[in-house]
Amino acid sequence: MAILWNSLILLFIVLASLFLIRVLLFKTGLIYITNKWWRRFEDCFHVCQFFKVPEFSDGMQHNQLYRKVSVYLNSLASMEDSDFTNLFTGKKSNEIVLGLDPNQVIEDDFLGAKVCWINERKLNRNTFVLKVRKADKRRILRPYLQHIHSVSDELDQIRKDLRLHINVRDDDGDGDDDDNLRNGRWRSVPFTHPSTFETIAMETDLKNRVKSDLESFIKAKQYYHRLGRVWKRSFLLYGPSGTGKSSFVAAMANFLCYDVYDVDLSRVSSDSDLKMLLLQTTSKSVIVIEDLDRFLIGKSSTTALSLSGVLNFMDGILNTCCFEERVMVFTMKSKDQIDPAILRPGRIDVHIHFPLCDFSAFKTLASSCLGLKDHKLFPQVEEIFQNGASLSPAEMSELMIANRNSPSRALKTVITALQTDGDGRGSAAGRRLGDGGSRKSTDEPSEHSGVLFSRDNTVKEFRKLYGLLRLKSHRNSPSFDSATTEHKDKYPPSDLASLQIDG
Ligand SMILES: Nc1ncnc2c1ncn2[C@@H]1O[C@H](COP(=O)(O)OP(=O)(O)OP(=O)(O)O)[C@@H](O)[C@H]1O
Ligand SMILES: [Mg+2]
Repeated sequence: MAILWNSLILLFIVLASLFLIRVLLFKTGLIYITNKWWRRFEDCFHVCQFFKVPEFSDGMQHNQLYRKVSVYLNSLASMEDSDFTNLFTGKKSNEIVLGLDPNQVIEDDFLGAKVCWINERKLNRNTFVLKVRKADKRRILRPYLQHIHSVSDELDQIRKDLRLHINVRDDDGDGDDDDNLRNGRWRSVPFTHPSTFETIAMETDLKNRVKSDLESFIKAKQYYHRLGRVWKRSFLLYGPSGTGKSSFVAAMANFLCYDVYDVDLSRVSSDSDLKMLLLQTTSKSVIVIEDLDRFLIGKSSTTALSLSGVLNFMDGILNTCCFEERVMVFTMKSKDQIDPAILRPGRIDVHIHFPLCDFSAFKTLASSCLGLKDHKLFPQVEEIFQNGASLSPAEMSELMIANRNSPSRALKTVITALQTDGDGRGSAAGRRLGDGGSRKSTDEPSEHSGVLFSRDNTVKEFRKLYGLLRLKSHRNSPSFDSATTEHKDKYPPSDLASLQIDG
């Protein structure tokens, strides 16, 4: 009995001691020193091999691999765990990046093998030295270097400043010879559109499907290659004005960290001109043609650009660098009058409908614009929606933003607008095709949500951009009410999630 008792006490003492050692090691950080010593001890039994990555070649040219290794190492979690690390501000003012100190050593794990990097600095020359165990070298060296390549490329892509490229006419000589801004027929400006998938009122499931579609597309290089297909994905965004199509394009570009090439067909003189524009786009870009229906339906004498020129462009077959990914996006008010051949799978892979607001979109906007999750007026709004009234998200969000200091007033304004302007709006959307005469002349001052806009061009552009012209004009437009039922049947609010992925 005494022996059993003594053994139990001994076991308890051993367990308590182990527990205390563990607490001591982790709480004081001694675990790191222990690991370091253990690793040195292990290294005594291994032959290691060293690979140098110098910053400059013998001809004093920059070694690209050095930069990639630097980007890769600075992103490692073990950088944060190292004894000391340099901190720098990044490109953005609130960004802080980590940087290795001279002669600092950093560890990394790859495929179960441990490797070390030493940031060697001798005679003012920087070199990264990779230390790999000989036993692991054959197995991991090549895949590890490839891994560094792809991770640093990804990081570069994420961190790069996006640009918006706009095509100009051949004869648009603006005397601007800055190569950063000019690329053949394209001119570019920084792309800083704040829209993201999170800021767009749309069914969450639909957003997630688009996101995963884009994600699987950008990872599918080998797949497209094997199929002998151009590595591109084409989206058609269609729906009435002010429903978020352009914002969605910006959200896609921000999500992918891709530049945007906005093709203005009215500035394209011929098929070969369009061909040239496509050839001058870079990989990892979103190529957009807005209001394609306007071109296809109204195509006449204004340009020598032919339908087959546009179809070839959509097919991307003219693209010499077709193994580089491109996302193409076309927007339309409606695809009713469009030849199905233009929309066939392969030419357009994903169709996304952008409807007018339904109650669910209203609630998303109320939450983002007014911070309202629920309100006593919500049932009333819901009832109005059930009676078929609707407004575009642009109109709805503008009313909310203008009254954001008083959520109740904002909701009352929305209710009034729905009752007076939104009756049957869901069905009337088709009338806006081609932006016919329903808009009020912009030569008079227009009032919207209590805000008085002046006449100058900047404001006109702003209002055009934000779809603000319609609210007032529809109030005054008798022609707007006609031919409504047909469209209502075609685009019921529940059609929000009509994502169709072909091919
Ligand atoms: N679904 C939405 N969610 C959040 N905001 C939206 C939505 N739709 C439109 N908006 C807001 O309305 C404004 C106009 O949207 P946008 O320009 O994207 O519409 P559009 O469909 O491209 O219109 P148009 O066909 O006239 O070009 C933007 O400020 C945008 O933020
Ligand atoms: Mg638009």
